[in-house]
Amino acid sequence: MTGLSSPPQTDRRTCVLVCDPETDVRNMMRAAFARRDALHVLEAEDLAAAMPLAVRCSAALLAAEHPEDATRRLRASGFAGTLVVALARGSSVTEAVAAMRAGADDVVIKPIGPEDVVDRLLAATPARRPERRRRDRPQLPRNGDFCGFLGRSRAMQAVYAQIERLAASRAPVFVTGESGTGKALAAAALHMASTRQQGPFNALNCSAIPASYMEQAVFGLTGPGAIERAHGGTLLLDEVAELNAVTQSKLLNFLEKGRFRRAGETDERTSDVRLVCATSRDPQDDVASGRLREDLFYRLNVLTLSLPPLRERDDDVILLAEAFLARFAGEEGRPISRLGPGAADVLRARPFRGNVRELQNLMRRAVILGDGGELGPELFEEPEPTHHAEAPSLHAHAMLSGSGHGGMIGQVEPFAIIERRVIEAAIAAFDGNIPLAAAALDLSPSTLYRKKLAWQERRRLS
Ligand SMILES: Nc1ncnc2c1ncn2[C@@H]1O[C@H](COP(=O)(O)OP(=O)(O)OP(=O)(O)O)[C@@H](O)[C@H]1O
Repeated sequence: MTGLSSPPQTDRRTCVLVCDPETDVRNMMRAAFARRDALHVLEAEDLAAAMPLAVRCSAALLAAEHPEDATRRLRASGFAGTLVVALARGSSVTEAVAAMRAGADDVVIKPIGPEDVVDRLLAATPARRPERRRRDRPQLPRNGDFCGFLGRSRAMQAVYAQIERLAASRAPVFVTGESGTGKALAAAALHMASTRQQGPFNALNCSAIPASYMEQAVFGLTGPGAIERAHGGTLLLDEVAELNAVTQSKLLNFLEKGRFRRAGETDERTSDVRLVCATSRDPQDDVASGRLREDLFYRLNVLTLSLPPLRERDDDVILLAEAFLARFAGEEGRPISRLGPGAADVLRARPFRGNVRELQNLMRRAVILGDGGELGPELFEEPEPTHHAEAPSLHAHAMLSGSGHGGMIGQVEPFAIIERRVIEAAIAAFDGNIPLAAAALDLSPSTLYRKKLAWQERRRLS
């Protein structure tokens, strides 16, 4: 859940993020910051909601069930400010060390002393007493930084203008674009540019929710679901076509009547929420394949926003590369200040199928691996494609009929086993960092999360 106490202008020095599932903790922290009249507080109740907001903040308090993983993911999403991680009561020193290794600047154990946490965050935050802003709506610059977006290409100028136009409406927005183009960021920008900016911003990655939990996650069971928690604000349903049939049907009903029931309840409830849906596939294909209900699609597809792939954004690739270089050099403490001769040309020539996420990961890697004060072109060259597997031969086909053991059928391994091995090796190679592993595999992180959940579910059922 996100509340914004003042317009989210470009000055990230004045914003601090409080991410905690407990409303009491968020309230307590907001009150503590208010007592000092210090900084604007953005709130998120989970990591999914926190990620798109983090780039707008200079400091964050993060409480999560898996602190090490959450810290890593927040850092991988581009958050470079001061980060204090709140660990659960009874956490071990090992967990504290793991969170610090993953990128936390400081660790506190719950229950936390709010004044102490404010002191720790303010100590490392550049703007302690920001000017109070007078405008009610954020000023939306045409160049450079727009609600967390970087880029001044014509294609992105059109996106900013479209966000401004759509922000004024309450109608649902359908955001499309390839993986890594900034769809989640666009949903947060739509919220921040709207009159709902004081209300919560909630994000749900539908592809990461187990099917048995979907209805409850969206509509609630004994407590509120995402729709209720986003009352007065905006709800992003990421990869909406992954919702199961029951949840799609309830969502359609909610859009038509404005009312819904929590799972297993008979009482109807209402929620004043603006829906933003996103997908990295062509929604028409999902409708054609029956994955996404056609009637629901037309209800959701009232307003549309399309994020261009990075290869269509002129020289934004260099602007973004330089911004990421500066951010990661600061974060990693590396004395690197610029791209070396020839590096920009190599970057321009790359296809960036993973778009901004891929560029972001590439720059972090280059900053870590680079020597000297500038990054040479060799750091950005695409690796030669490797051909591990021979094309299936007649012999291999013949072996398929042979008896197998250990998942093998003759000499041929089922694809699912190979796939799992490759994915697990990539996750291990990146020290458990799923966004980085996904970028290296040229897949979206949500695909990896979905596969991991499916493996867990299978193990649970076997
Ligand atoms: N124009 C931009 N300027 C700065 N950072 C950006 C921009 N676009 C995307 N990013 C960053 O790139 C990463 C990927 O963005 P985001 O998660 O919004 O993409 P997405 O399209 O929702 O991806 P997916 O479909 O895989 O979920 C995030 O860390 C985001 O902050």
